[in-house]
Amino acid sequence: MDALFGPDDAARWIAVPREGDDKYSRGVVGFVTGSATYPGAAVLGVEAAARTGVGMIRYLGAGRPTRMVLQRRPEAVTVEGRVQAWVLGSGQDPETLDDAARAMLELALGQDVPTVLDGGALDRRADAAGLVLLTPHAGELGRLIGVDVAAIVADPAAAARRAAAEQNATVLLKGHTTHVASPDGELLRVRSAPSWLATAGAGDALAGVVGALLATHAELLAADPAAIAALAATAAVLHGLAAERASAGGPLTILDLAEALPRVIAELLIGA
Ligand SMILES: NC(=O)C1=CN([C@@H]2O[C@H](COP(=O)(O)OP(=O)(O)OC[C@H]3O[C@@H](n4cnc5c(N)ncnc54)[C@H](OP(=O)(O)O)[C@@H]3O)[C@@H](O)[C@H]2O)[C@@H](O)CC1
Ligand SMILES: Nc1ncnc2c1ncn2[C@@H]1O[C@H](COP(=O)(O)OP(=O)(O)O)[C@@H](O)[C@H]1O
Repeated sequence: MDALFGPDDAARWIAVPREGDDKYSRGVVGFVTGSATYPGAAVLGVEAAARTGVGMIRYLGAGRPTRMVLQRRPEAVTVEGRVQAWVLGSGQDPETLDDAARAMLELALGQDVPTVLDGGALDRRADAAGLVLLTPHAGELGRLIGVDVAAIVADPAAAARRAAAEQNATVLLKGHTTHVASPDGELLRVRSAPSWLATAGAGDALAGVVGALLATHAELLAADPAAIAALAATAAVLHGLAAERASAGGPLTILDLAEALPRVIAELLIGA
């Protein structure tokens, strides 16, 4: 199957809190992202998850990114504990990662919860105990499957499908149009966001959006793991609509995109 996935589809994949909910029943997303080298990636992922809506965010990392995350989002909890989904690797270079973050990464990989592998954790699929979503851009996917980036750009759908089959994981290939491929060959396409979105940090925010969606659908994913593809595509839709709103035809910053997320989600729910 090869299908377009749009706002009407995305509206069905947003978990609306109910009267009986508390922060834990809504779901907790954990981040092991960012580093002394790229602390901003940690801030952007956490910010985007907070604006997508989730019961709680745990951030586990080195001192500098932790301080920056807390400065931007005092709601984040920086102690270990149970989570319903992980976001790993954005803004991390395995070569230079400090020991504390490395230990957190190993701890997270060992847990059987839905896990987003991004940036420096893209090659850790074999070590991940949970259901995995990989979120590469074309260059990263090229390195992962040993294919020239030009071939990926020429046929992103085929590349995403090949990677999903080889890695036995769902793959969200970023780009002008986003392609989400499942290991069984199913493909969802999310129409292009404004090209103003081609700016540093956009992918770090996308990882945060999808992390929040996975954590808030933990029970559903346990019953139906294949739903991870629709949740990944939903993240791309929300990210694209928020980019459109933040851009309004001109340039955008990633914090503007994150700020636009709550209204985008509210409007999708009202229209659903
Ligand atoms: N705020 C933050 O914290 C942010 C943190 N981020 C984090 O950074 C990490 C790495 O992510 P990434 O996408 O840069 O990785 P990657 O595919 O290895 O790219 C390297 C390739 O780019 C190329 N290149 C570089 N400069 C170029 C130029 N001027 N013009 C043209 N080409 C140029 C370079 O080519 P070369 O110079 O070698 O020819 C090389 O091939 C990742 O963890 C991510 O999360 C980012 O999300 C950004 C915001
Ligand atoms: N030309 C483009 N048009 C629309 N969206 C784009 C374009 N280029 C990149 N994007 C989107 O921007 C984001 C870039 O992610 P990524 O390359 O990982 O950035 P970073 O590593 O800087 O955070 C992805 O969501 C991708 O789909």
